[in-house]
Amino acid sequence: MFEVSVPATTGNLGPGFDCLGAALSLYNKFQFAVSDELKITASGAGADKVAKNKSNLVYESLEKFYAHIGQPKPIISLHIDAQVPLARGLGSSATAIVGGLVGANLLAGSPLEQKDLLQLAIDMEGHPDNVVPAMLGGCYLMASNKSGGWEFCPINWHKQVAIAIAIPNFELSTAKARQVLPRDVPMKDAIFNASHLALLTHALTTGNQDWLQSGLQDRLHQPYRQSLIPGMEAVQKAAIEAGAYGMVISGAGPTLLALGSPAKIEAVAEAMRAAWQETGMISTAKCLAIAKHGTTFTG
Ligand SMILES: Nc1ncnc2c1ncn2[C@@H]1O[C@H](COP(=O)(O)OP(=O)(O)O)[C@@H](O)[C@H]1O
Ligand SMILES: N[C@@H](CCOP(=O)(O)O)C(=O)O
Repeated sequence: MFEVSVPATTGNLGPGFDCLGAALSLYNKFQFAVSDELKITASGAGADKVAKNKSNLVYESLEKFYAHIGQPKPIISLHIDAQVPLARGLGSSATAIVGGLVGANLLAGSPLEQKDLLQLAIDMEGHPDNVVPAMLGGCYLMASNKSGGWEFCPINWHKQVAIAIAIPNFELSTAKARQVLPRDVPMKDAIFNASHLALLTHALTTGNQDWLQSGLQDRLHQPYRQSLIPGMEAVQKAAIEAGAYGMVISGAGPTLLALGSPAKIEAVAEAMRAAWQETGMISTAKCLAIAKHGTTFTG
């Protein structure tokens, strides 16, 4: 039996649409064993939402892995402890893809290296900003290289940059939140994001507050997604008033994520929850740390 633990992730962090993401201290666990019949069970907060048949994304990832190595797939029993809420912008699908690929590799005797698993995971998810930090831990900037692969650039997250999230009680699938995005953007918005993403990477590593305040701004995806997240403006205002450097949509939403000093971050989280409640939306607020270790396994 193998148990694979995969952290939640936050993609984009504002201007880093589809290329910047960080692993968070909230984990899904996947237990794999060879079995006489396919059995998928689940526990945890997301248990009811997880598919218990072959359409389960963890199982689909295992199938993808065995097709890739050209071997017949084993019959398995899979138990999922689903602590990362589904379809909230916290990378639950990335945990399923990474968990499925890493579990399949262990069952097969580890024929693939981590870089091959990363490439398979990126191909399945379609963008690297969740699956890469989910696998490696920490914060990463990804850029395609000249050989059709990827550069994985670690961003050394400064200890004075703390994280608050507010998870509302409604789901928003990433697919739906990508449908509202335009196919083309104005050149001035592309320049805006290029400059702010570069600034943000330096802000995150230095903890420079002015750079964090400016660098968290985005014009490529959040303006188009805001209408899918009722109350976002009020939550953002409350987070800033409570001392946050800035607030962004976590991944494709609807979770909202603020960065602030460790001294103020609990007040920021509570202000976000209260502001949403004033608009009639129930949410759960948490302060999370960066998950340094990414995917781990035992067995
Ligand atoms: N723990 C899990 N086990 C199996 N499948 C999962 C799990 N978590 C998420 N998924 C799959 O991923 C989908 C959600 O993906 P997505 O819309 O990208 O949301 P998120 O922002 O949470 O990644 C779910 O509908 C489900 O198909
Ligand atoms: N870059 C993606 C990130 C999606 O993250 P998720 O946690 O919502 O799956 C996007 O913004 O679409």
